[in-house]
Amino acid sequence: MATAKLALEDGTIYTGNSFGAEGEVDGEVVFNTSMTGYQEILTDPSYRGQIVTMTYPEIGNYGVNSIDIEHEKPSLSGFIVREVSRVHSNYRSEGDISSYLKQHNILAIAGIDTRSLVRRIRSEGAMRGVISTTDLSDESLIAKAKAAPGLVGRDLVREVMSKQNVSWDQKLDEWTETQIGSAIGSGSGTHVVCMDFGMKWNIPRHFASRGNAVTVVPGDASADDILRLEADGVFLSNGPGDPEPLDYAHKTIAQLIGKTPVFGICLGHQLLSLACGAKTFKLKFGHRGANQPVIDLTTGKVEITTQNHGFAVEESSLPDELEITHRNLNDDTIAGVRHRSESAFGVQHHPEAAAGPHDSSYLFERFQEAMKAASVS
Ligand SMILES: NC(=O)CC[C@H](N)C(=O)O
Repeated sequence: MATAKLALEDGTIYTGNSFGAEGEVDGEVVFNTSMTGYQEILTDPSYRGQIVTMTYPEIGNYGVNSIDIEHEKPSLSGFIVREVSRVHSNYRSEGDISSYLKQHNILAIAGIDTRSLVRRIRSEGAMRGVISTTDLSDESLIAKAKAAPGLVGRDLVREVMSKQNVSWDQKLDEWTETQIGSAIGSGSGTHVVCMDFGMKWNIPRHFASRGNAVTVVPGDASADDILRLEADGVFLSNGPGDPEPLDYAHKTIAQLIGKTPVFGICLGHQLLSLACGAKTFKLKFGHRGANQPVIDLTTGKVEITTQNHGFAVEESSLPDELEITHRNLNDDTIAGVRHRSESAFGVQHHPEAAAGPHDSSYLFERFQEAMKAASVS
């Protein structure tokens, strides 16, 4: 394997082996603590602009397949692991992770001390970095890391969202359907429009398995275009980067609230909050993993959740019309809000759980109930 280097903006260099594409890439270096689900992480469009480090020490053991993808291809900047499994073995496996990353031109580095890297990110915060197989000069790589654009103030959504309306009919895989049990088919006949800001595919799969008719529209669709579809509710998807510069989405969502039930996940929750006048801020190193505890304050129940976000809604900026419904129990940040007088709510975590526990899938039922309530009122 060729040598690859990772340089951070604080001047740290890690030397390892390349196991993906050759070349050079910059991005914000973050970490994910999930023990499984690397293919879902690789294909989650919310990682656009980021170099993702896995804390789990061996990655690739169950290979890759065409079922566990959350988008047609990976859109993250780079991937860092302690060790790539030399064998991949699973009845669903269709190939190995290294060939998959090469095929999609994603740089990846193995063989570095990921514990040291993660401790550095935890103490200093997420940092800009560069991975290279072509330039191995420490000085030059550190200068490139310092010059990298970072995430703040950039619109990365337009790089990953769909460009036209599509109707969606793919359902959850059979095993996941068994996990949501009686909810299968419960939304029959109800039409959901999903505003796509870089949506993970397991979200529309959840809607389709519940029997909803699903139309996916680009994240920059206007409120008029969306309302013309006469849906029973509008879903706001996850997506990459800083939610603050996406003013076209804030404006559209502000126009939708009160006219149709609205439900947002992750970036969608942040955009819903911004549309109501709240502010967002960048977390020190974000929440990325599959065991983040969240409390639903409306029921007192704790759910173990999948998360992937670097920004959050600023509590002191919350307007009166928004009420906090969920909190992250690790750091007490806002994990969910709802509108006090209109049918609109959002959560910071990922109830579609790809990959992760299914504790939060009740939120899809809450949205079904909100759409049914609106249709009879
Ligand atoms: N998964 C997401 O939707 C991420 C939201 C946003 N880009 C963040 O990092 O906070």
